[in-house]
Amino acid sequence: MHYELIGEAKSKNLIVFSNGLGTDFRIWLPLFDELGEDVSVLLYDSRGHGLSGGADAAFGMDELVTDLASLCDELGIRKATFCGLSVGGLVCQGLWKARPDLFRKLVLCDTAPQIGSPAIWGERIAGIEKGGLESAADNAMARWFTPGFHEDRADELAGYRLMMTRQSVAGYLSTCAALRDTDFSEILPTITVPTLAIVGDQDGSTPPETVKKGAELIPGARFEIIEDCAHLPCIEQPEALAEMIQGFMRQN
Ligand SMILES: O=C(O)CC1=CCC(=O)O1
Repeated sequence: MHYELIGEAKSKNLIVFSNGLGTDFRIWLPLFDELGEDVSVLLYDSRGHGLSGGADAAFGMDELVTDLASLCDELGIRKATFCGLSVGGLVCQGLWKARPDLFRKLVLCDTAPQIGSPAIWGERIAGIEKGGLESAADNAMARWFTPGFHEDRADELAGYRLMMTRQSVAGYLSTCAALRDTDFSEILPTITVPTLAIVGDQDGSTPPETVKKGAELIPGARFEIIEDCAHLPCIEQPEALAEMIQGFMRQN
C-alpha cells in the first residue's frame, strides 16, 4: 500500500484522508497549504489506485475497509479524524462499524451511505469493460468539476483526467463493484463521534440533497455546502474545505 505520513501518528490533530474512485492521494495535496502546521496527515492510495497494488484479484468494500484498519494499526495510530471523499467516505463509514475505537472525529466529503444505484454501477462496469477508462473520462470530469473549472483551469483538468485514465482498470472496476454492493444506511445512525458532512453545490456524483439526507441519519452531524464546487472540493475549493475542516477540528 502506498502511503505517506506527514507528522506524528500519535498527534491528536491527525487527519487520515481516503481518496475517491479514479483518483489517488494527490487530490488532497492542494489542501495542505491551507491546513495549519499543527495538523498531522496520513495519505494513502486505496487498493487498486495510484501506486497501491492489490488489484490482481477482485476486491470489495470489506478489503477496502480492512486495508485502512491495517494501515492504521501498522503505523501505531490509536485515534484520528478520518476524512473520506466519495467511496473514501464509504470506507470511513465501514471503518466506523469495524473499528470505532480508531475515531476521534469524522469528515464525510461528497459522499453518502449509498452512492448511485446497483443498475448505474452495472452500466458503468459494462461500459468500461468494453471501452476502457478513456470511454468514461469525459463524463467523470463533468461530475468531478464545475463548468467554471473546465473553462478557467483547463490544464489542471487535463492532469486530473490523466490521473483517472491511468488508474488500473481492474482496480477501478473492483471499486465500482464495491460501490454497487454497498449501502451503509444502517451504520450512520450508530455514529457517535462528531461528524461534519460537506458537499460541493454542483456535485454531479453525490448531489447536495443526497449528502444532506445521509448527514441527517447521523446524530448531531453538521452539514455544509461549498459554493462554486463540484465533486472534488479538495481540488476545486481547497481554502473553503480547509477552513471548514480546521474549524471542526478546533471544536470540542
Ligand atoms: O462518479 C464518479 O466518477 C465519482 C465517484 C463516484 C464514487 C466515487 O468515489 O467517485
